[in-house]
Parts: sequence; structure tokens; C-alpha cells
Amino acid sequence: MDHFKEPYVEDCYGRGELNLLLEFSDLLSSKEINLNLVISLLGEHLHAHHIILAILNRQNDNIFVEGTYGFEQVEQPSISYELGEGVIGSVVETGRSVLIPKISESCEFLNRMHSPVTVNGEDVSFICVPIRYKNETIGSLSFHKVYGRRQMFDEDVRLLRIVGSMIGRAVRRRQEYAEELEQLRQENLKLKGELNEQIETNFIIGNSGKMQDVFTLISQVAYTDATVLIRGESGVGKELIADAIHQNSPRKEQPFIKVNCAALPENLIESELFGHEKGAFTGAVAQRVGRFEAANKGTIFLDEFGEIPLSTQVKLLRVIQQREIERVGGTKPVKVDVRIVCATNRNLENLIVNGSFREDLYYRINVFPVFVPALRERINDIPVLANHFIEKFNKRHGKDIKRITSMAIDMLMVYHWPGNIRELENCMERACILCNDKVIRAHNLPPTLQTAVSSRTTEAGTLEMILEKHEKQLIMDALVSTKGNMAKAAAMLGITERMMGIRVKKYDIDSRRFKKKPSHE
Ligand SMILES: Nc1ncnc2c1ncn2[C@@H]1O[C@H](COP(=O)(O)OP(=O)(O)OP(=O)(O)O)[C@@H](O)[C@H]1O
Repeated sequence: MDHFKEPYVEDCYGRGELNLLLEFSDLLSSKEINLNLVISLLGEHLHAHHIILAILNRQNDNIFVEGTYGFEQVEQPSISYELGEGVIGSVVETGRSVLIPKISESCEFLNRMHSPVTVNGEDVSFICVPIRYKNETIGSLSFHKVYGRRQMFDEDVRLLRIVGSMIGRAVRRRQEYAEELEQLRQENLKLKGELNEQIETNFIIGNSGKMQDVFTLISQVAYTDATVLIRGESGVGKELIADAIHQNSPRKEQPFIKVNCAALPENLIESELFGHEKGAFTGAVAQRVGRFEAANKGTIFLDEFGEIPLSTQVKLLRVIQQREIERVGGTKPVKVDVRIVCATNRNLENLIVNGSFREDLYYRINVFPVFVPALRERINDIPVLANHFIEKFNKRHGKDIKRITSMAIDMLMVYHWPGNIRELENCMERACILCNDKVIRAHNLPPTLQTAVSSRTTEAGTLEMILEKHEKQLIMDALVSTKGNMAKAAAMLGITERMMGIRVKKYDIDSRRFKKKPSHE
């Protein structure tokens, strides 16, 4: 392997080269840099057999083949070199060009790209020059060619160096952009985590014995590093419990990263959880840190855990057992120090029986289960929850509601709450919006709670009065669910907009107050 000196060429470039450089400059300054096009043009101009562009990944010191010319496969599989490995690795490490006059006779030449060593019986040479940017080597540009004259060779190398430096500038700009994006993503995740930490823990409301039992469990497990599995129906407050565990743990100053496993498409879940290396799959233009790494030293909350696909379950098992992850497309395991909290409303035991949940994973996560009771099993919590939500929505909607009548509380307490606290919260928000004075009354509650049986009352008044009351209620319900949109509300009720207008006027309803105001909490 020869390291050679910078060739000295005194000739000026011809019009062909200048046009080519102009074209490169345009291609490399555009927003979407098309490196393959640049390399193809260069290859054609140089009459090279092959060209390889390799770029150093600053995060893991791997050198990835970013673009090729002259190879048969349109898309080369992701090929990489370590620093110092083979000719390409050595050029990037030393920053010095290398010439191999006959690759057939070279033992340093790894030929990972399987290029022919002779063409028509003539020996192929390999030239690799570093791509430099501000005294740093950030990659290499190499080509294979059969050479006759030395002079031609010098000119080619000179052109290669100029193009290399143009590519270097463009690639560094792209790297810096990708790194900045990643940094913003990390900050965003961290801020979201901090925001969640601030709001949730103070607001777990519940005086019932069943909730007191849950609080005891939280206080026992929070300070340990044990994996917690929170179970319970949808809307019972599992996420609040996970927050509380993190907040009361020694990790509370570190990130709390939430992942809704059901919301991630199956083909993206692994890269979201474990991250990916650059070039791991189409679209992976930069290395990306996954949620596990983002949660390092803190807690990861895997919500809707029962929805994780079986293929990902195997990998999670390894993370839980060995506390190390492997990025998609990566080769080295990365250690992570993460406390895992999972939540599910699914019956995991049934999922095991029907084959959609791994039994070994179940035993790994079922270390400390916490069952959160359904709201119908703790109806004594309803008055205190209702008051908590009145305070919350007073702030959100700029209201000054002081209390809720005992008849309205009775109605809340006899209802069966299939949607649990989330449903109660929505019901109280609606009541707060509809309430015109400082007291929430039974008629402010939604029709689902309004049956004589559920409210333990029968309606008083003439038929006309009762019908009017119901009509007004239905109109207001429609306005609440369409956020004050009269046309949509009319369509929902199957009446014309004109009829809607007449009734809104008759009942003195101000549709503007149903338009959702931003929350200031
Ligand atoms: N004990 C509680 N005190 C105050 N608010 C609560 C309580 N429990 C739940 N909430 C509120 O009810 C809503 C639903 O709670 P959360 O999202 O934690 O339920 P979940 O069990 O995680 O639901 P899912 O299974 O659908 O994800 C949230 O707005 C939460 O703030």
C-alpha cells in the first residue's frame, strides 16, 4: 500500500471539468443532497469502473458506504468499516491518500464490494483519497480504474480531491443538521417528561380503602428498582400511578419516558424503543437514539404493554434480563440503566393462552403487580373526584363553580362508569361548561345519567316543559360535542341549520361558549 504525495498538476482544467464542478456545486448545495448522482457523474467523467463514497459516523466511529457507482446492485446492502480497517478505514484514520497499483496483488484491499480485480485482462488500480473538512477527515472517496499513463492518473486524483472537499462540506452540513434535529428530539422528550412529572403526582385523588391500598403499594415499591406491572381497566388512572412511582423514586430527577406501545406501528416499534443506526433501513438517514436510551438513569413507562408484537417481545425480554439494547442495524450492545414500569388493561394470562403474549416475558414483568380498581368498585371516591374536577375545569374554562348538588352527586354515584375516571372527568367538564351559575345540578349531567332510575327522581312539570327541557339539553349536548359548530350540531340532530338557529335563540343558548378554550393549567 503506497501513501503518495499530492500530485502537482499545472494544467488548468478544461471547460468539461469546470462545467462538471459547477454541476456538483449546484447538486451539493440543494436541500436534498443526491450523493449517488454526484458520484455517477464523476464516475462517467473519469471513466472509472467503480467509485465508492464512504462517510464516517461521528457517533460510533463506523465508516458507512454512502454512495457507489458502477456496481451491479442498484442498492448496495449497508456496508461499513471500522476506523483503520482495510484501505478505506486506514485512509479515514490517517487522512492520507492511498494508491494500490494492482489490487489483485494487495493483501490490505478487503474488496467488501466485490469489484473485479482485472478488466479485460488488465490490472485494476485502486485510489482512495480522504474527504476533509476543516482539518478533519470525515470520509473517503475511492475509485477503481485501469491506468495507462501516469499523467491521467494525477489529473484524476486532483479532481477527486476537489470533489471530495465539496462533498465534505455538504456532508458535514447534513450531519450537523441531523445531529441538531436529534438533539432537539432529545430535549423535547426530556421536557415532555418533566412536564408530566410536574402535573400528575399531586392529583391522584382517592380516599377509598381500595385506593389507600394502591398508595401503600406505590410507597413500598417506588424507591426500589423493581419492574412494576400496573393493571386495570381503561381510564382508571394507570398512567398517574406510573408517574407517582417515578416521582417517589430516587430516579425522579432523571427522565421519565412514556411510550404508548399501541400507538406505534409494528414496523417502527423496535426503532422507536431501541433506536437505529444510520443506514439500518430505507429512511434511516441518521443514527437515532431510542426511548430506552433516552430513559437512561430514569424510568421508562411502557403503556398498553399487552399490544407489543411478539417479535418485539423477544427483544424486550433481553433488555429486561441483561439491561442492554441493540440498536436496529447495530452490532454492539449498549448498556442501559432503566427502571421499567408497564401498564395494560388486557388480560395477559388469556393472551398467553391464545399465543399472543410470551409467558417468559410475563414472568419477567410481573415482579410487582399493582391492580387499580375500577371506579364502580370505589364509588366513595366520586364526591372528592367530582370536586377535584370542578377545580380543574374552573381554571381551564375560566368558571367560578362553587359546588355540586347532592342530587347530582347521587346521580354520579349510581351510574356504573364503564369508562372509569376518564368518563367521569369528561362528564364533569361538560357539566362545568353547561353550568350557568355557581352550582352544578342534576340537569347539567349528560343524558346517560339522566334516567329516572339513575337519578332516583321523576321529572316534575307539564309534558311541554319536560320536552322543552330535554330538547334544550340535546341541543347543548350537540353543541358541546361539535365544539359550538352550529352546522355540525344541526346535522347531528337531523334538523336544518335554520331550525337549529330558532331553537338556540328560543332557549337563549350562546353557542360561542362551547368553543374550546386553550387550557392554562
Ligand atoms: N385518582 C385520580 N385522580 C385524579 N384524576 C385521575 C385519577 N385517575 C385517573 N385520573 C384522570 O383520568 C384520566 C385517565 O387516566 P389515565 O390515562 O391515567 O388512565 P389509564 O388507566 O392509564 O387509561 P388507559 O388504560 O386508557 O391508558 C386522566 O386524565 C387522569 O388524569
